[in-house]
Order: sequence, then C-alpha cells, then structure tokens
Amino acid sequence: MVVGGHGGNGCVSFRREKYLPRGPPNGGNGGGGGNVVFIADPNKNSLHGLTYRLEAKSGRNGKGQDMHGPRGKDLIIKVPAGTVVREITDLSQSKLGSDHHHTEDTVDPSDGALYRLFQQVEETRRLESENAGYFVHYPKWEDRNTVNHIVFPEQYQAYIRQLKDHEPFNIDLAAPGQEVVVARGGIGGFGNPYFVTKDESAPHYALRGLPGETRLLELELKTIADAGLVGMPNSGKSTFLRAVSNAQPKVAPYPFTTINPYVGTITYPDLFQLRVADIPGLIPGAHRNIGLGLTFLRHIERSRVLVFVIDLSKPDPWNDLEVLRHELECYSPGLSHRPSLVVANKADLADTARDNLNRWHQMTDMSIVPVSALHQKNISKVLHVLRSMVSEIKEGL
Ligand SMILES: Nc1nc2c(ncn2[C@@H]2O[C@H](COP(=O)(O)OP(=O)(O)OP(=O)(O)O)[C@@H](O)[C@H]2O)c(=O)[nH]1
Ligand SMILES: [Mg+2]
Repeated sequence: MVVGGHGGNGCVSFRREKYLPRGPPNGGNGGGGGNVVFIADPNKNSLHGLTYRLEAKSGRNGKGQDMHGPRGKDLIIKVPAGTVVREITDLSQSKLGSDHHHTEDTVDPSDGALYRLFQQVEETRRLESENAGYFVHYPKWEDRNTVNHIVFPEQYQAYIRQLKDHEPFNIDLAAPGQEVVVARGGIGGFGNPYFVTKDESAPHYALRGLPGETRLLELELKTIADAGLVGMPNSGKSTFLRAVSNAQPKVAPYPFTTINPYVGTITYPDLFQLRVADIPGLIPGAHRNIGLGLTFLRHIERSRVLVFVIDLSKPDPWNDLEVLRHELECYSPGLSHRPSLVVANKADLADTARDNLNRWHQMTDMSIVPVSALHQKNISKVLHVLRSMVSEIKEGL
C-alpha cells in the first residue's frame, strides 16, 4: 500500500500589534504532503525489503505571521529496473494473487493479508469522501462562520477531482532511472488571507489540508537479461552461471535448488558485458503453473536470447529440449522461436554423454555445444556464440 503524505492545514490568524488589536489576517498555508515515488535502479536486483505500507511525510500546518508550512518529504523507493507496477482495484484482477503462489521476489502478501490491505484502502477512500470537514475555524467561531457559499480554490478542486477519477496504474519501470509518482501527497490547505473579499475583511476560517492518495499496488519484477538459462531442474544452469559470471548462485545435486531468478554479469576480456539470468528449472506442465512454472516463465519472457541447458548424461536428452520448447510455446506463442542456442551440459560424464551427443548431432542441424560447466570445459565457445547473438539482436534494435 502506498500513501501520499497528508497536506498541512491552513492557519487562521490575525496580525496583532500594540496599537492594532485586530490586524489583517495572516494565517500561513499548509504544506503539501510528500509524494511516494518509485525509481528504477539498475543496481537493485530484487524487491526484498519493501514493506507493505509505504507512506510519505505529511506537510506541516501553516502558522501565524504568514508562515507557510513546509512540504512533507517525498518517500523515494528504489526498485529494480524491470519492475512492473500494477494497481489493484479489484482483487480478482490480481495477476499474482490468481497464481496461488507467492515468491520472495514479489511483494505479495498471503491472500488473507492482501484482502485486509484491500479493505483498508477502501475504508480510507470512504472516509475521505465522507469527511466534509474541509474548514479549520478560529476558536469559538465554528457556529458563527458560514462557509457554505465558499468556493474552493481551483487547485484544491482539481486535486479532489483527481482523487476521484484517476486511472489505475499499470506501469513498466523498464528503463534505469525511470521514475513514477505512485501516490501524490495531499494538497495543503489555504490560510485565512486567501478568503479575504471586499465584503469579508476578517475571515475566521481556513482550509484543511487533504489526505494524500492511497493505493494498493502489486509489484512484479520481470528480470531483463540478455540471455536466460532455460532448463530442467538439476541440469546445471546455476553451475554454468557460476562458471561464466560474477554470480554465485547455489548449486546442489537435487532439483529446484534455485527458486528465485538470479542475474549474473559476464565480463569479456575487452570489458563487453552480458547479463545472464539463472532461471529456476522448468518441468512439464510449467505453463499450467506446475512447479511454480508461471513465475519462472515470466522471467524467460524478458530474456533476449534463450540458452537451453540440457543434461546430456540423461537418456534421450533431446526430449528435454522438446518439453522445454513446448512449455514456452504454451505460455506465450512464439516464445520458443526466440533466438536460442543449446548447451549440452555434463559432457564430462563420459559414456552416455558422448553417445548421446553423436546421436543428437545425427538427428538435427541445430548447433549444440557440448560443455562441462562443472569442469569449465568448452565454456568459451558458448560465450563466443552468445555474444555474437546478443550483439546481432542489439544492433537490430
Ligand atoms: N558431472 C557434472 N556435473 C555437473 C555439471 N554441471 C552441473 N553438475 C552437477 O549437477 C547438479 C545440479 O547443478 P545445478 O547447477 O544446481 O543445476 P540447476 O540446473 O541450477 O538446478 P535447479 O536450480 O534445481 O534447476 C550439481 O550437483 C552439479 O554439481 C557438469 O558439467 N558435469
Ligand atoms: Mg539452479
């Protein structure tokens, strides 16, 4: 939930001087509330550490002697580049909620918590619209002031209109440095000098500040990588990423070691860099979300080149490639045709791997690069091919 800071109230006050007991009005305006701002930061890799309620500071109230209240401080939140921000106006629209699972890289409270948050937002909105107390009154003047005829300042009206009819967000913070105000701070109230007219030289009222915008947002990190490692669990994707990049994802001899995408950077000798995402393993049925498949498929969608990592020591490794392609295609038609290369891993496991490779070569003209990620054999061949593929795509953009 994001909440803009409350606007400070305007002040009702009059100048007091020794020989001038009822001086002109001099109440300051309230400061506007701070905004909640998201900014895409290329150095952030996950949404960890974000709290469920992000609230900017309120503006201060105006004071006598024409002292305007200072604006509330903005709350600036750095999110990873590639974060998609969606506003939830109706729980059934929630993309993540409907996947019935929760990953660590998304701010995605359990269904119950999500529902409660949603109710809170609705409640806040209701109170805002019912809160008719727009005015601050001079002490004991509540009953004497007649404010029904007062026309609100245009800025104030505009803010109220915008609170009522804003379009729900759906923003892709893809570009580093891109920023968006996700909840605006409320406008500050006007002090009593604003209401001076020729008939009313001493208004005994001022305007209250208005609440900031309150919104319920859903954040999803869609990793943008040059290449994504796509493979069955345990095929050696993480081992491969460790071998080629600065990243140190966990490697273990069992499936689903990797449960969150992990992005590593490969630096070539001439300092050219590529970002490679280690994506959790896919299994048959992933497009129906089996094995948390949908979350992982989303990350694949954002990789320019797909690197299929296939365990060459298993029987019929080519079947794995077909299963993976099928899952990609079912998730997003056309995805399986994205530029790709096949890394046949565990080529060091002698007998089966060599036979498999020979048979595979006979079956297809596709380029299949045998490697041993574990022993770092033939890795440079993959890096060479990968670089030329990515460069070609980038030049074409
Ligand atoms: N012999 C051999 N074993 C390998 C090779 N590459 C990876 N392994 C082993 O295979 C197992 C799985 O490796 P990981 O890198 O964790 O596999 P993964 O594809 O990331 O697995 P998930 O994260 O579960 O999807 C580990 O025990 C690795 O040591 C290789 O080239 N040769
Ligand atoms: Mg892994």
